[in-house]
Amino acid sequence: MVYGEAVQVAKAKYPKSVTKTIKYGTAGFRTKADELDFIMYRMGLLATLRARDTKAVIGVMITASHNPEPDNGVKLIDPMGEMLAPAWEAHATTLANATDDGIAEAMATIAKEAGGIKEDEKALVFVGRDTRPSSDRLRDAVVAGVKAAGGEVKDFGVVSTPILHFVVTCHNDGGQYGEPTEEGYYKKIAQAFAKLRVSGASRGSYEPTILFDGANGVGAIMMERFIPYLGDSIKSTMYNKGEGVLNHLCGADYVKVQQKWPEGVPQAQNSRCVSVDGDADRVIYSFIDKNGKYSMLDGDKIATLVAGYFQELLKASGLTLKLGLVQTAYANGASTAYITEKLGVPVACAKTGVKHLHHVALQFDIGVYFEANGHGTVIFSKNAREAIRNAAQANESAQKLSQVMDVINETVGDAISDMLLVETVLHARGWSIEDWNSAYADLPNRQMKVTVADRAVITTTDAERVCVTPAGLQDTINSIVANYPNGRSFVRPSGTEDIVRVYAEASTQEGADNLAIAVGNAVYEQAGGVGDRPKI
Ligand SMILES: CC(=O)N[C@H]1[C@@H](OP(=O)(O)O)O[C@H](CO)[C@@H](O)[C@@H]1O
Ligand SMILES: [Mg+2]
Repeated sequence: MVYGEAVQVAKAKYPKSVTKTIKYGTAGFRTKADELDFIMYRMGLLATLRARDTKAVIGVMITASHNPEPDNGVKLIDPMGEMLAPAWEAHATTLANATDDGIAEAMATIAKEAGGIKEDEKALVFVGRDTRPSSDRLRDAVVAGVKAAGGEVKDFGVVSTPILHFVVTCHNDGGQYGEPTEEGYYKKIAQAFAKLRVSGASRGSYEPTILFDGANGVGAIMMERFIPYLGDSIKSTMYNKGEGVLNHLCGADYVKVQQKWPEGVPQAQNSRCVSVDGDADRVIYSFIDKNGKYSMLDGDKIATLVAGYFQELLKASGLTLKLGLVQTAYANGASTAYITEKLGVPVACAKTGVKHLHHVALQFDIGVYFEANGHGTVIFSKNAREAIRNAAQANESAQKLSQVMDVINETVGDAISDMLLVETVLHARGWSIEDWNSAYADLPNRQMKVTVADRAVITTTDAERVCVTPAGLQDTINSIVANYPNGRSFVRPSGTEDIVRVYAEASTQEGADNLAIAVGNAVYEQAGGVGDRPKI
């Protein structure tokens, strides 16, 4: 039987242990680690089919990112570092939900639907994993899947998500984007970064010193390996290197959602702290000013800083390239107003999940995209890349643009590369973090989770800003929002957790909190809330 071995190994070593239907969501499959072995095995099978389909290397990253340590997950990486194509997300869901005996048939159907994938064609899969204790065992399951489908594996061990995207891309484009190794990644980015500060690392109010909050995860390991390549260009003191629990009271998600200084990092005044998440694809800055006031600078602050800098370099270089910023509904209203009204850069809104932002960013020559939670990057069209490289020969601003382009990991949001991009802009401007923060003031905001019996009853439109079902809920939200100056609120089902998310912003924190509670209660009442009523 075709793919018969896939069935045998599944039954013997990776039998299906969960009967409920599971879906490849915003960030692949993600749940408790002890429910994932059979899914990992099947994703090994699927990655092999996808590698044959694309005749390219496919990546499999084992991580649950910012989620708690007992969780885990898996995301597949397409040939040019993109997230898995939508049609294949559906295939992933089909294969994950098949019975053990149904695996061969599911694989044959996928192969047929993909236009005929030959069973004996070569396939190579790159595998990476985060630092979770379960990741090692789950890697074995992925490897078993690839082997059972007749493919081969290259195991990159413990690496960040962005490094795995980078090596997949570099391998598939024959090394044009860089050398397809972890070292190749450090070398490329560090060289470009150092060039941008050859005339000295300090400048104006900018000092090249940071406190690095590694979230007790892979980001800390990557940064420690990166530091020797960076030399004197930046001085990074490392905290939360793995001595504590992953993502617990520290890291990018904690700092962003709780709006608190990470534990484990000394509260030094006027020092900037850089927090990354559990797989190092998100970054958040924070600092405590001389009066002891805490401020957090998120993905919106990063996006506006970067877009403003690109706009300046484009003007100075005389290049006429279309620059744009892509945000989601979670972007702070003050950031959108600042970038459109003050900087005059066009802004587009996409659905939550970087794959959606990435897709919308493709409409620009230079597309800056960031989620408020600090996940994002900048992508350049082929036209933009060539125009910048050509102009760089004779024009200083274009040369800078070209070097900045090499600091960026275009293949995916990347905490460490994004941090170096921020540091580059701050350095160029001679800004302290306080200068950066004062560009605009965030509107006070609040996020809340509401538990309902079935979150699928909530559907949305207009990049998730308007709720379509249950009927009447949007009218209720509108009438609540009308009571709050500068009020804005929306609700959507999470793609990664079994909850509904509520977002609210208003001119005061009290207003934002009350708005979130009122809208949360409306969701609870009209969308089948269960358990305790929502509270902050
Ligand atoms: C409000 C929020 O931060 N949502 C996160 C979260 O998605 P949800 O679908 O909201 O659960 O996880 C995604 C994957 O990491 C990330 O892309 C997204 O921004
Ligand atoms: Mg992450």
